[in-house]
Amino acid sequence: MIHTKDLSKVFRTEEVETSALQHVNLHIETGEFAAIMGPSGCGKSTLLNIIGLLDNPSTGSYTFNQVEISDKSEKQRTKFRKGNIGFIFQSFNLIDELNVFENVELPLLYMGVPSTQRKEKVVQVLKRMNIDHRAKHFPQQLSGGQQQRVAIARAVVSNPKLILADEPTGNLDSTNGTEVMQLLEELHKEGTTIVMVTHSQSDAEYADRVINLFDGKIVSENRKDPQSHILESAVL
Ligand SMILES: Nc1ncnc2c1ncn2[C@@H]1O[C@H](COP(=O)(O)OP(=O)(O)OP(=O)(O)O)[C@@H](O)[C@H]1O
Repeated sequence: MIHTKDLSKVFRTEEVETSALQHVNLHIETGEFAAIMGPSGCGKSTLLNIIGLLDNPSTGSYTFNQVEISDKSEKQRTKFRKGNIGFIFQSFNLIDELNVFENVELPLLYMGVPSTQRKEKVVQVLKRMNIDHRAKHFPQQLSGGQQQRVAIARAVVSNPKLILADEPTGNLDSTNGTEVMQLLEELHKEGTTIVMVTHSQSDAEYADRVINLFDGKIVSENRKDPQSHILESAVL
């Protein structure tokens, strides 16, 4: 599903040039659950943003389901994202002015789904995330755990093939964090591909693979043994 070749990203400001990613070769197959780990500033979010078509690489190639993305304009990337990719962020990123129902409905509105179908899908996904009793509430009236369940509902309402999660439990206590990870695990078992950035070792254990970044490069990888469910390491 995801293939990058020699992917690099340089951020340039007037005074400094930061090489955030250097020659990253990453392959993620459909249905995998991959975690990206590494110290602060090593390029995890930059990589996730490029995978999610929120940003372009400076050099190198990125193909998503065999389509070359690195040369696409912002408008083309936005179009490509719709229905293909759902995002979950540490800070939930819900729209404060919209209630729960409206927040979750938004991706379907962008996709031009008719109103009756929209309602059906939103009601269904809110039930699944166990937040349907708060459909008329606004984000500020919800707890952190509830807000993240709404954000997950918004990410999955259009049945995307890929879910990208940037530290999804970073702002949650352990009970709510575990609940969020169990929801991601369920989605993975149903066949959704998941790529998650995390600092948490226990969250990473939900993944089939842990990709370790350091200074913008993939330095090692751990894969879960399907029998023992223990992560085995491989230095690249
Ligand atoms: N828009 C930008 N402009 C300039 N430099 C940037 C920009 N975004 C990221 N960087 C730099 O690129 C490097 C990688 O940043 P990135 O946010 O990807 O790291 P990270 O591994 O996700 O860090 P953290 O774990 O702290 O979130 C950092 O040195 C950062 O300062």
